Amino acid sequence: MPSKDFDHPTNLSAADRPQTDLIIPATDWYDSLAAAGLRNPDVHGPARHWLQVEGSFTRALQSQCARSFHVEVQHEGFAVPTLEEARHLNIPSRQRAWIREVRLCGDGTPWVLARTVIPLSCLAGRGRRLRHLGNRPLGAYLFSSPDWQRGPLETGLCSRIAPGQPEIARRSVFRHNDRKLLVGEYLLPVLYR
Ligand SMILES: C=C(O[C@@H]1C=C(C(=O)O)C=C[C@H]1O)C(=O)O
Repeated sequence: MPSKDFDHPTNLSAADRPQTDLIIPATDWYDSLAAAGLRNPDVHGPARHWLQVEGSFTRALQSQCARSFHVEVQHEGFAVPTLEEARHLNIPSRQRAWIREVRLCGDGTPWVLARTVIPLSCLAGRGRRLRHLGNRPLGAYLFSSPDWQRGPLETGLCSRIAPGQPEIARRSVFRHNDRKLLVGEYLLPVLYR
């Protein structure tokens, strides 16, 4: 059974956003690409390469750019994660976390939306920097330190798909001792079609 995060997104309702905004959609998460592929064979198409990138996703996107790569923060601050996210991270269900939603843009075009849930336990000590990333990619922080290890990649199938909005996603937990944060990356069709 996939895990569903249907109460997602928690921070801004669709009505609060401009029509042209790119929205992180509710997503069903599968333990593997193969499991998601039984539901939607599109994951085995051109998106597959991106779903399987193992190292820094930022680096992989940068290598596809002809000119430039940049990160645009859409929303960042303390908020309550979805129930499904809280369970996934083993944190109390109403505990706020630092939630960062960004667009990863190649050559000026949004290619990927990302949502990162950073529990309070990650924000102490050197982790204070996680609240002040701004337009610097999170990947630069996570992959510059051998302390952070990525867990298995899950594959996500997004629901209520609209033209130009994400249909397929990936996510993983990064761990540093008992600290865990959750990074979801939602591929925009323009990246792989
Ligand atoms: C986790 C990574 O960081 C990337 C950058 C993000 C950000 O700046 O918020 C979010 C997700 C990413 O794909 C990565 O590069 O692999």
